[in-house]
Amino acid sequence: MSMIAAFYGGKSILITGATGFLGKVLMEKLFRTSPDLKVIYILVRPKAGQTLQQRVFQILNSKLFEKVKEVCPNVHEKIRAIYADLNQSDFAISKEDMQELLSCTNIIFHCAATVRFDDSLRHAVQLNVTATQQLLLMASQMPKLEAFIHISTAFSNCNLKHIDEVIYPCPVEPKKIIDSLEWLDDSIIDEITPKLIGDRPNTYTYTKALGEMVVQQESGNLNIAIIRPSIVGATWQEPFPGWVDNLNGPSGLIIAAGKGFLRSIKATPMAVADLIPVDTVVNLTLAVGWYTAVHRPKSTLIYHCTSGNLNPCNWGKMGFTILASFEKIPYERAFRRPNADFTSNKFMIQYWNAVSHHAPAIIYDFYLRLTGRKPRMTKLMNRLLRTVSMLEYFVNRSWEWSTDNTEMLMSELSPEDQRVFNFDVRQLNWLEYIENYVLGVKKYLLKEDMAGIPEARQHLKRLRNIHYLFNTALFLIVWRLLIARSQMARNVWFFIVSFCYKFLSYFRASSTLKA
Ligand SMILES: CCCCCCCCCCCCCCCCCCCCCCCCCCCCCC(=O)SCCNC(=O)CCNC(=O)[C@H](O)C(C)(C)COP(=O)(O)OP(=O)(O)OC[C@H]1O[C@@H](n2cnc3c(N)ncnc32)[C@H](O)[C@@H]1OP(=O)(O)O
Ligand SMILES: NC(=O)C1=CN([C@@H]2O[C@H](COP(=O)(O)OP(=O)(O)OC[C@H]3O[C@@H](n4cnc5c(N)ncnc54)[C@H](OP(=O)(O)O)[C@@H]3O)[C@@H](O)[C@H]2O)C=CC1
Repeated sequence: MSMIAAFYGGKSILITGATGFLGKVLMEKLFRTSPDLKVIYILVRPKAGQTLQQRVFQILNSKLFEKVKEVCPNVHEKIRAIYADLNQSDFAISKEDMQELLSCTNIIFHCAATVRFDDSLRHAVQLNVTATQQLLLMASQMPKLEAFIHISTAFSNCNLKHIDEVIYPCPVEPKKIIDSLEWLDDSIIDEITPKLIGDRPNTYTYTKALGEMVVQQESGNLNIAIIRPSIVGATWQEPFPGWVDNLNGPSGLIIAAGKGFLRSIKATPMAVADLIPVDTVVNLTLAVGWYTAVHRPKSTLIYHCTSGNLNPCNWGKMGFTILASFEKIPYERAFRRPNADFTSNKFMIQYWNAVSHHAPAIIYDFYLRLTGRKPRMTKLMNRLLRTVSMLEYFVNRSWEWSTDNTEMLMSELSPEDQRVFNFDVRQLNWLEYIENYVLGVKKYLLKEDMAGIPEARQHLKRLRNIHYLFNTALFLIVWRLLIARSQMARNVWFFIVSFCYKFLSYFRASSTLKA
């Protein structure tokens, strides 16, 4: 019997960010392994014209929750969606709901965050810092609370090369930032943002670091732990391999590469690609929840959920494997054949951007115009390149994260728990994982039918022929122009032609002699 699964039995669990990528997988695993849990409270806001109930209904009826329904048929009754907006004071939770949360909650998993790299400092602080502060205040009023698990990111200290499982202070106190954002004008905030974030690449990593400081400062008597995952990717094993439902991290770039839009990227092939499957993060999170509540460590423990030091894979290998997977699992209606270059040279990247991205987009838009349609490729390409430029920071550096606490926790688990809540990334086979990832992107993100694979392959063959034809035509045109204008080009051309002629004559003569 799994001790961790038994621990969550009968518990009332509060999850923020349950509608997000990580939150959904966390809920799924909780219901599947501890179907006798009492209730999961989720803080949800209406979104995209959907009510809370519609959002929950959609999640529970998705492919991800198919197995849950078998082991926990009354899952609908065990999930309690509470209207909440983490940007509002008291999260805009009604008095009755707040009362219920305060009196019943046993465990909190705080996953909600803005993960956008381009968010304004004001919004990122509001969600990643102030909301965390408010949630801690709520937690301090919960008499039955056993553990508060805060999800941060391994990149909260990406300004350092070696990162230990400790909280590093930021130069400006989070409270001072929160206070000053209240009265500062947006334009002034935009001006001071680069100075505040310093050598971090974006407001996301900076505000996640501030969030950790807030957790440390406001922990009081609470039992708290912080989990720092690196780049969270599709599921490795559970509930099935390759599940992914958003474009964050590599997923969007895998689509862009598979559809032939993205053909070069400024990346360092030898830099470590610290990807971590989402189910691994969830398993560690649940194990940490159990350990923090049962063993009550004296201080706030931080757990790095990374792959680099135990089972490293670099961007070169990852890119190469992704590319090889497209041979087996082609995506439908590709713009060009997937093929790409990793380069760390800034002149080469400019060249490849011009040749592989801008030129085909301009040519395609010209074709759309000619055929009376609205040009759109240049705009799309510019947006893609903007996205790529924001991710470049992370594919051109390597970090070392120590994982002592994570390894300590692994050794504390029973063999059964090590199996059911496996977070040992040493067992991960990258080739298999990446292939499943590429397949998962096709099935769950692009929602493409596997029956369309032969047609997708045919389409890629046609694109290859067009590519050869285009290149040959281009070569002949350039060469013709050169011959017309340059004596040297003409000389070279006559030399090549006479060489070929002699070569052929020699072979014809020798084969006649043999006969
Ligand atoms: C030895 C040598 C061997 C060489 C071998 C050569 C072979 C080479 C083969 C190469 C193949 C190429 C494979 C490519 C893949 C491999 C490389 C992968 C690199 C992955 C890098 C990931 C790094 C992530 C680092 C994360 C670190 C921190 C982790 C965290 O803690 S948080 C989670 C991460 N957060 C995010 O990822 C959020 C990022 N997104 C944003 O901030 C925003 O979305 C935005 C990018 C700023 C865009 O904002 P917009 O306002 O423009 O609008 P919107 O958000 O609505 O999106 C606009 C359109 O862009 C699409 N889109 C969104 N995100 C992505 C994405 N990640 N990738 C691609 N596209 C994305 C979105 O769908 C919109 O599209 P539209 O609707 O059509 O306009
Ligand atoms: N994805 C990754 O690569 C990594 C993620 N992390 C961390 O993991 C955690 C989860 O990330 P992930 O699941 O990927 O992110 P998602 O963007 O998928 O999910 C974010 C969640 O936060 C919720 N949320 C955002 N704003 C509000 C708001 N104002 N009120 C209520 N809820 C809100 C979202 O709700 P809604 O659906 O309504 O928008 C959603 O449920 C975050 O803390 C992130 O920093 C750490 C490392 C890597």
